[in-house]
Amino acid sequence: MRVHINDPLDKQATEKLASLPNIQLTSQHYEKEELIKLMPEIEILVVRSATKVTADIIEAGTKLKIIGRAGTGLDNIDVKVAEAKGIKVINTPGANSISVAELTIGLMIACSRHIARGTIDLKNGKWTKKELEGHELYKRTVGIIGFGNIGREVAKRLLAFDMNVLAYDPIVKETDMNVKLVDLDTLISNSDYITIHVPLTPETKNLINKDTISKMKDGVIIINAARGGIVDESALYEALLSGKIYAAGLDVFEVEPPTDELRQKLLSLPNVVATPHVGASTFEAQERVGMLLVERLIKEIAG
Ligand SMILES: NC(=O)C1=CN([C@@H]2O[C@H](COP(=O)(O)OP(=O)(O)OC[C@H]3O[C@@H](n4cnc5c(N)ncnc54)[C@H](O)[C@@H]3O)[C@@H](O)[C@H]2O)C=CC1
Ligand SMILES: O=C(O)C(=O)COP(=O)(O)O
Repeated sequence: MRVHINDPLDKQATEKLASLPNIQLTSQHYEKEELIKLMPEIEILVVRSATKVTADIIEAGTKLKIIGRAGTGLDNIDVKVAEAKGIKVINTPGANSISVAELTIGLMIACSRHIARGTIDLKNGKWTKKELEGHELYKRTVGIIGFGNIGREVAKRLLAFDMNVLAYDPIVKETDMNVKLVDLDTLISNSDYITIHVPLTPETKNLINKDTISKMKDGVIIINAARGGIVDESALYEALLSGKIYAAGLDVFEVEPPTDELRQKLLSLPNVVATPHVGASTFEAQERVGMLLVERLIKEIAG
């Protein structure tokens, strides 16, 4: 069976996959045109978020049986086209939640306490202490949009900071945590911090836009470690510039890498703290994700 890994997969997981009987394994990143050429040979394709598994890539996979996503989000895979062709799509939800939750807390504190700007200023020989007064998280209100695996891990940690935690999720009707489940409007208008943990779908595209931002508290802090495209980054830029939004912590962008003009303008703002989609990039999460994916692939192969 021909297996191709197109994005970095944990070493131990790769070795386990390679050790299976009758597996011919390749591991290398190909850009779209090269990958399309290779697809007719591949039975199992393994990706993370960097490879966009579009309809034409799937169509080229005449022997393709399984697409393995070493991670959670499936927005980079045309799942409808795959399933219509009888190709299984397998992911590893939950296996990277703690890493994303921890990064989210990091971004919240970095935005509140100017950690990135302080670092840059010091490295440039500037002592900007007077400009860098920030905010406590203590007793302030955080709104979590999407109360699934990651949203709940975030809540658990923020409760330890004594924050008032609100959450909105259309499928969650009760919780045993000290979290108030509210509707989206209530969350938007009452939160000092808003953190997003929903998948990117047609329904969540531009969920945070000019209109929703106008209903937020002045000086709100926004964190997006879910997906670019859930926040309208043009509206976000304007609101960060005007001061309506105090700061934003971004791990994801509608365009990745964010090299286009809008993203570069956004990143140039002093009140933006950003990381290059590293929410799941810890040794622990990658090992968990990789091993879980391999376990699931083995089950599928065994039928
Ligand atoms: N930055 C990174 O590296 C990572 C980002 N992610 C992103 O985080 C997302 C969430 O991951 P999990 O918590 O594991 O998924 P999950 O499926 O456990 O939770 C997502 C929740 O969002 C809710 N939801 C869906 N539409 C909604 C809406 N319109 N409004 C409010 N809630 C809505 C769902 O009901 C569900 O409870 C992933 O889909 C992925 O895009 C996930 C892992 C790593
Ligand atoms: O699991 C997810 O949804 C992620 O966004 C992680 O992406 P990555 O596997 O690190 O490219």
